[in-house]
This record gives sequence, structure tokens and C-alpha cells, in this order.
Amino acid sequence: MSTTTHTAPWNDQQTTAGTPALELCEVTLAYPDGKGPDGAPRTITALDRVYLAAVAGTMTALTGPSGSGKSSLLAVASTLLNPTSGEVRIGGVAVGNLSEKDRARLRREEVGTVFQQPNLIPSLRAEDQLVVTSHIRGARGGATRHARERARQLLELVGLEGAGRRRPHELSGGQRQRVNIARALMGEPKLLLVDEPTSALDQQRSAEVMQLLKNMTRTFDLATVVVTHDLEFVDMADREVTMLDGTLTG
Ligand SMILES: Nc1ncnc2c1ncn2[C@@H]1O[C@H](COP(=O)(O)OP(=O)(O)OP(=O)(O)O)[C@@H](O)[C@H]1O
Repeated sequence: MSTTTHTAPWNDQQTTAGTPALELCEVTLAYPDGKGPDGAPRTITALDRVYLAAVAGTMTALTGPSGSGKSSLLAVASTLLNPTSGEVRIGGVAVGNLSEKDRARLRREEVGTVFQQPNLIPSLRAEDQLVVTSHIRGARGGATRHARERARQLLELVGLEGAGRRRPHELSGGQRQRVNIARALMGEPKLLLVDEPTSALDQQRSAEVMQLLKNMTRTFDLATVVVTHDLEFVDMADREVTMLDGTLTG
């Protein structure tokens, strides 16, 4: 019986240093919205022919009013939602051409996500929050040690050295968000997508979390896209883009 190794399609590609980690090309996303008075299906256009390129080592702030389409953009960029039309490319690879399995693998290997609420597991210590995913995926022995070592390094990098044994209720809101960010970096992503990371934090903690995201962007050469309502922190980003009624400007 012959064995074949399955190489991820995106590893087969010649990607040049200049390839953006994320490209959205003419991306439109329409959600179903019931039926109109005539019984015809209606839709809400959340994204309307959006172009966006995010390159390594750069933090992009994504702003815009409530309902303008920011979370929809992150959902499409993270490959969790398929656009209605247009193309999403991660590291130069057109996501629409991939099987569901390859898309999940691409997401796992290339994309880190940080959501508004840290969603930490209440019973787990900080370090275990970071290693649990690799454990669930079957890592044992050397791989487990490697994951634990990386978890410790990341916790130190996000300013939580010595807090690895604390459970979520023993951490402040800002510290929980730091664990969340460290967890998103465990898979060594190239693209980091962050949705409103400061919504539950006071001004000082918010500034610290934004600074941390910027530091991580530089340290790991990430393409980071941060949705934020906090206009005062927008200047910390390298670039600002604004959503308005599903259209991106900036
Ligand atoms: N699952 C869904 N089904 C139908 N419509 C949706 C769905 N999710 C979002 N929408 C609609 O799509 C539009 C964009 O929503 P989205 O959540 O992307 O905006 P947002 O800018 O992230 O808003 P907020 O800042 O309030 O989080 C809105 O009109 C919203 O009502």
C-alpha cells in the first residue's frame, strides 16, 4: 500500500514576500432577510464590492458605525462565511477554490482570531487555555512539550509571566483579553483578525491592549485587522479603513 502525503494547496504555491496575507476582491455578502410583500425573497447587503489588502507587519484599524458590516467583513476574511460574490485570498490562495476540509486547515494554519469577549474556559488555567486546542487535535509527547513551551513564551510576551496558573476568574478583564490574544497566536498565524478587543475595558487597559496588538504585529510580522469603535486608538494603527453601509473607504 502506498502512502501519500497531503500537502496543503497553499504550501504548493510560490508566494512572494509581497503577497498580502489577506485580499478581499470585489467581495459582496448578502444575508437572507425573509420575504417582501410580494413574497419574493429579500436580502440585506452587508458587504458591497469590498476591496481590502492586509500585508505582513501592518496593523489596519477597521472603523464604521454599528451595522455597517465590520463583523461581516471579519467573518468573510476568516473564511467562516462564503461571500455571495467576489474572491477572498489568504496568502495568495483563493479560498473559494478550496474544499471545506482544506479551508478549515487554511484557517487553522494561517488565521488567528480574537473576539470581543475572551470566551475562555472557566475551569482552565491560563497556560492550559493556550495548549488545549493542540491537545484536542491529538498532540502528545514532544508536540505537547513544544505547545507548552510556546504557551509560556506567549504568555510572557503578552505581559502575563507568572500568571499561567491562574483561572479566568483570577484574571482582570485586560489580562483575560491578553490570554485571548496569546491563544490566537498559538497556531503561528500570518493573519490576525480582531473584533472589538477593547469593548469591555477601561481607557487605560484599552490603550494597553491596542499597543500589545501593535507589538505582536511587529514581533510576528502579522497582518492584523482590528475592528474598533475607539477612534482615539485608531492612530496607533498603521492604516485606517472605514465601513459605511457595506462599502469600504480609506
Ligand atoms: N446573520 C445575519 N443575518 C441577517 N442579517 C445580518 C446577519 N448578520 C448581520 N446582519 C446584518 O448585516 C449588516 C451588517 O452587520 P455587521 O454585524 O456586519 O455590522 P457591524 O458593523 O459589525 O455592526 P456592530 O458594530 O454593531 O457590530 C447589518 O444590517 C446587520 O443587521
